[in-house]
Amino acid sequence: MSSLFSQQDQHCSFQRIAIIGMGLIGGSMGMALRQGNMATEVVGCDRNEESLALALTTQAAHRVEKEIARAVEGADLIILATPVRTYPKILDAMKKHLEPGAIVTDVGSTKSWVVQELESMLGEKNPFVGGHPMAGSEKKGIEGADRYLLENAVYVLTPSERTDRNALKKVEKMVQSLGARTLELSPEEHDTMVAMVSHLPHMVAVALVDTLGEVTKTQPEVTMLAAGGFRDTTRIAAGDPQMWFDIACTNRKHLVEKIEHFQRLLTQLKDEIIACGPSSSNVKNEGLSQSPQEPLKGRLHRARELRLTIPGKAKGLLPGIHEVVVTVPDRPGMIGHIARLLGDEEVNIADIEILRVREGHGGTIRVGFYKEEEAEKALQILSQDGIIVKRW
Ligand SMILES: NC(=O)c1ccc[n+]([C@@H]2O[C@H](COP(=O)([O-])OP(=O)(O)OC[C@H]3O[C@@H](n4cnc5c(N)ncnc54)[C@H](O)[C@@H]3O)[C@@H](O)[C@H]2O)c1
Ligand SMILES: O=C(O)C(=O)C[C@]1(C(=O)O)C=C[C@@H](O)C=C1
Repeated sequence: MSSLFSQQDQHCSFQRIAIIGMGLIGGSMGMALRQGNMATEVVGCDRNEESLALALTTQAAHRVEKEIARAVEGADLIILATPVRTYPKILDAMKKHLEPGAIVTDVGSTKSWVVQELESMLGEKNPFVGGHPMAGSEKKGIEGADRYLLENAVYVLTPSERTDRNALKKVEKMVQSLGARTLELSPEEHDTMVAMVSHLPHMVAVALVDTLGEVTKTQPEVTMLAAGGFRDTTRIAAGDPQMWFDIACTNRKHLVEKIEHFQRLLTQLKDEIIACGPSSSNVKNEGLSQSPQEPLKGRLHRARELRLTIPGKAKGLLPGIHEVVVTVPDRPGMIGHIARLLGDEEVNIADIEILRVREGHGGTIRVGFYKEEEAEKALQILSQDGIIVKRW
């Protein structure tokens, strides 16, 4: 595994990039590629006509086509951005119409099956480079697309032994033009890692929601009590069922392994909870080296410590973003004001996010910087302007 995140390089362009699937990811990439001048022409293709119309109005493509064959004509880069199990059919429809040497890449959430299928379908005439942006949302369709969705995100590329190195370089440059950071992993490494950090969490969220569904049959009011905890842990369960079905089917082995691992931990956790029963706080440590509460306490402490080391709201596995949190009054132009103060002093904002909005009272904004010195300088500049700001 290469753990080096590559630097951004804008000096690459394609003649024509065709994106198949103008949804959340395809639409977001189209916007960034078109507006970032990565290609002379970006062609959007989707089976859904409303998505195609939106692709034009949101400038996610210069031109749109419903027919796959027409979309890929003359393209030197084709990006597949549909649910992964649709790829073989799409490839069938485009294969005869691909320019020799045109590069095919994808954004699918699983890689071993995809790389194997696509490489064998494409043969020698067209290189394939597997890819997966580690950013997204539970929203579906181009309605949820965002030109900056992949900015600062980790974007995994999964070359195999057959991958053409030139094609890999070109795709890498295209990805970096989105503001994303490339990370090379083998398809297998990718699949086992994302099973842990993306696919297992999704299935756990689904199980939580499903459990709620069963409980509400006898206690319908329980949903009213769902506050941040339930909402935070289950947001992703609202994701597209087709996409997640395809992910589960094509990363079955690793996902099942991670579910089994999780089941073992959940059983241990259950046993620890049973052991610390209501009377245990009064139980003396009679000859026991460890009180019955210790394993549970230890686990809660370990989890808290580990969770706190995961970079705040960074997309994917960013190598450290240095952050400040700003509390601002509810006044128009506050974000612009903050950005201007920092810009005037040449402090570059790497990431910005509204954490909370309190109607009529203002809100809390997280601002991220690449360097520790920049975060410290921002703290100074903003506090000198009377803004409430602290390191996070
Ligand atoms: N949603 C995420 O968070 C996320 C993140 C990273 C990668 N991905 C991957 O990106 C891919 C797309 O996901 P998305 O979230 O953008 O989905 P989406 O549902 O928002 O978009 C998919 C688009 O593909 C179109 N489409 C589906 N089948 C088609 C076909 N046969 N021909 C033409 N168009 C077709 C749909 O009409 C839709 O517009 C998936 O492979 C997914 O695994 C998703
Ligand atoms: O919903 C989000 O915030 C996501 O980033 C979605 C998410 C993830 O699990 O992290 C989901 C699937 C993709 O393949 C990549 C990203």
